[in-house]
Amino acid sequence: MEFNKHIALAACEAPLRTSTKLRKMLADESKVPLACPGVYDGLSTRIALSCEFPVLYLTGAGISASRTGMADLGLTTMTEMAQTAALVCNLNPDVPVIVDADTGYGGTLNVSRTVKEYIRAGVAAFHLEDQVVNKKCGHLEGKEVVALDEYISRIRAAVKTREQLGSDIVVIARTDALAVTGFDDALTRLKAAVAAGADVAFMEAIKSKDEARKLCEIFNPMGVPVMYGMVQGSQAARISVSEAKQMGLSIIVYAGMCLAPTMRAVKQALMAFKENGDCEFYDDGKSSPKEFFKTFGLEDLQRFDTQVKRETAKVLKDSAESV
Ligand SMILES: C[C@](O)(C(=O)O)[C@H](CC(=O)O)C(=O)O
Repeated sequence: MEFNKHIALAACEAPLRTSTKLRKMLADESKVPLACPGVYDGLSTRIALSCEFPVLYLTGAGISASRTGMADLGLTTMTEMAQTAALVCNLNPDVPVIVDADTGYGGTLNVSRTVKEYIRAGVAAFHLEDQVVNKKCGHLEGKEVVALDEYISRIRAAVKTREQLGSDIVVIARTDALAVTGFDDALTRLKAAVAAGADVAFMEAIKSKDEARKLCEIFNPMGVPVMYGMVQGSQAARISVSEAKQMGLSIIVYAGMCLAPTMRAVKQALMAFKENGDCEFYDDGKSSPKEFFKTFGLEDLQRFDTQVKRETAKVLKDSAESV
């Protein structure tokens, strides 16, 4: 049978899903801990990609600040999160992105919908927590958590949805109970979440290295990777990447890695401009628009445009000659 050349598709090998890639990385002793800088939009993602980090973290706090202009108090919607996730994950579809899923944005049906949207967006992993609605940043005071059964129903809804969709997206169980009901209860919650099918354990806002070490001693023999959240200026125990390796941590996310310097640098530039009435050239004119856009795909985009124009001219010429 002869295929019409206009509809024949080039055979192409399916690329490895980023969730599968992340699972392989987590299983590879030489790759862990994965130190993941927090990004929150196209600009921060492009910059982090240009620095060649193998895995990125999409911070809910950052999306809250950049998309809603609000503090991290549970105001961001699932749609805003999933849209930002799709943008960030697709700027380089080879790089796994770990995404904040907060409380799952409602009951078990909402959790399920969130997971479906995240899978479609190309998310490699997400974390789901046990705070009440409205949640708040894990490093603020006055947090509240839901009862164990409600938390586990969120995790179960996520795991079941993943199974139904034949996806291997990584489910990270986060508990905020440490600051509310203490270490033992937080541990019970994480163990129950793992029993419900979660892949990774994440105890939020750990203040002592001993607690981080203890978690690794408990979960690592069970084959469960442990994630750690490091936020500059918070009370989280400051653990370097080499210490994390010794302890047995598998993932460290740095939620404020792009957010905090952006805030500082932009404010500084604005205040300097306000005072001097002249814009400063920080790097001797190296920041020309062309240089700037190079980080944002300028060359690839222009090459594509030129090729399409050339091919269009050829198609028109050939078709005119064949008439
Ligand atoms: C990890 C976190 O959920 C995030 O949104 O990135 C936040 C970080 C922050 O608010 O700085 C958190 O609750 O720790």
